[in-house]
Amino acid sequence: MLITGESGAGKTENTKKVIAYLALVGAMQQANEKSDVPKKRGTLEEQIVQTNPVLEAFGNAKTVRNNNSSRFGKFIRSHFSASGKLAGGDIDHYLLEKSRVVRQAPGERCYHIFYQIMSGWDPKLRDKLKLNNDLKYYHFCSQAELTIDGVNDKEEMGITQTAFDIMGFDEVECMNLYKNVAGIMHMGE
Ligand SMILES: Nc1ncnc2c1ncn2[C@@H]1O[C@H](COP(=O)(O)OP(=O)(O)OP(=O)(O)O)[C@@H](O)[C@H]1O
Repeated sequence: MLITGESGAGKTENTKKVIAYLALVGAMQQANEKSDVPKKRGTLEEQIVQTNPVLEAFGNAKTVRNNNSSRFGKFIRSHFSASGKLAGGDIDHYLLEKSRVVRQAPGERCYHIFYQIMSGWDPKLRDKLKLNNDLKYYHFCSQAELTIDGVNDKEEMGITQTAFDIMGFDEVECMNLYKNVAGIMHMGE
């Protein structure tokens, strides 16, 4: 399936529906099979669906045209066995808008993850990353909008962290990613 269109057309939302559908259909083929998946980590279908919050946190941003605009392209492959059982998946990404990391136009934001980390969802996270509490202190992510109408960055951070958990990222792996984000914010100063 090729999902294409101008910004705001609905590519991201409808891609999510396609993936959720394929995961559901793939899961039906294995409903009676026993799962040996550890508790915190989700099933394969859950993991595939949960790639979205993570990709959106790191690759989507508010633009003047779309509050959740994907700033990269992706090629998603779902693998099925001969019996129709979902067997895996992979995602290629390309053309991430890197300039947004250091500069935002009026009415826009940097990538969601910066604001999620600063949201105070985990009260100790900012301390661990040596970040102060004031987003405005960090030039790289405070040149234009700081919030999005109708979006709670604290809640979104919870959704991102849950997605990492379901996909099987451990605490150290998550912290390493957050450290990279914080490192960029520190570099801007
Ligand atoms: N199927 C849908 N049902 C309801 N609302 C939708 C649907 N598709 C899109 N929208 C609305 O349109 C907005 C923009 O959609 P979406 O983010 O999917 O666009 P896009 O084509 O991926 O844009 P971009 O290229 O900027 O990433 C969504 O936030 C949502 O409000």
